[in-house]
Amino acid sequence: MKKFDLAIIGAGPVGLFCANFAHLHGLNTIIFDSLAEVGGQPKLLYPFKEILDIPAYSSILAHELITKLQNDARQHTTFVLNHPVRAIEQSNNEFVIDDDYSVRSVIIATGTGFFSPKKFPLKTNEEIEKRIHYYVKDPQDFAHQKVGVFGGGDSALDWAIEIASQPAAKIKLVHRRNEFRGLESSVTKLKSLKNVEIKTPYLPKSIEIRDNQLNISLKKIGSNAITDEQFDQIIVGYGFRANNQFVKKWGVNLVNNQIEVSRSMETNIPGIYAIGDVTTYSGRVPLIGLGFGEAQIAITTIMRKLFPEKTLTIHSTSI
Ligand SMILES: Cc1cc2nc3c(=O)[nH]c(=O)nc-3n(C[C@H](O)[C@H](O)[C@H](O)COP(=O)(O)OP(=O)(O)OC[C@H]3O[C@@H](n4cnc5c(N)ncnc54)[C@H](O)[C@@H]3O)c2cc1C
Repeated sequence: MKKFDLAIIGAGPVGLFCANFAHLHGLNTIIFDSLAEVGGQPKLLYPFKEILDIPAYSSILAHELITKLQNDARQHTTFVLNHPVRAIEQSNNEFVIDDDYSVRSVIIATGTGFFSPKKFPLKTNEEIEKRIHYYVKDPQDFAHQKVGVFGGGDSALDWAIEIASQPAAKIKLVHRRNEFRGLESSVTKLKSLKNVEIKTPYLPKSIEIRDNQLNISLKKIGSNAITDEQFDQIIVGYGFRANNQFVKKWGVNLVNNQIEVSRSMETNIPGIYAIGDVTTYSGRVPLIGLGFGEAQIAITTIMRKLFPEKTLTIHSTSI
């Protein structure tokens, strides 16, 4: 059994900052995320948007904020990714997570739940799957490629814009309606780019590998016309499902699927805390900066409980 002072469940912006603050106070911390990528909503849903309300940054791109938080945290925190936490069992004064990790305190930072992408709705195989992406880790990976972007929301539009700025990239944006759900300014920008073609209203009907390319048959909605398009890779921006089912099993009190917390961010189970978008209390707003403050309250409370004999240093300038 691996032992830690603290487990943080969820490596979104709030969980990542919490790991850094826990380290400042000397807590040996492990952090879990259900995805292979850290960063939660900013990384998955709006990586290329500017955030204007993070304290001390007049503007920062969402993916840059996550990189900064992650770079700080990975120097001292144990990361377990691709691991949706399923079970938290209480055992004496400790908690056992998924039978493998024994921790003294738990902080739940699972946001709106663990994300899984809505899949491309066609029969595929392993070779095809390697060329289908559900989020963009690094736009440079798509330089010199013919890329299909499927979807009509903000993520699909943002990804198309970012990839279009890569050298020799050619984009086809395929959506089943003529109208897009994302920002009109993004649609206008895409229409102005020479290496972007917008194909609406089309639905993908079949996919196969032909001549080392993805060959996708597209059906024009409202007609029987089928056209074949060839891509090196495709990005599917059909959105994400957020699943909060495990939180319900952990025994914490919920109000409308969110965790009820005290002013010290503790749940009804002593030793289990919750911070960020997964929590609810009167007046709460879903903002990253607020989640950072909640992390500071939770860690300070944990330090006082785990080490009552220590004089707690509140300010980092004095640590
Ligand atoms: C389009 C959009 C724009 C926004 N713009 C702003 C803005 O400008 N400023 C601002 O402050 N806020 C903004 N927000 C809100 C902000 O993104 C959220 O408040 C913030 O992401 C909450 O952070 P979090 O860490 O609590 O949760 P999340 O970001 O939701 O991260 C939770 C993490 O927990 C993981 N997880 C969930 N369940 C499990 C499990 N069982 N086991 C392991 N891991 C799990 C998930 O995979 C995820 O990585 C915006 C949100 C959206 C959707």
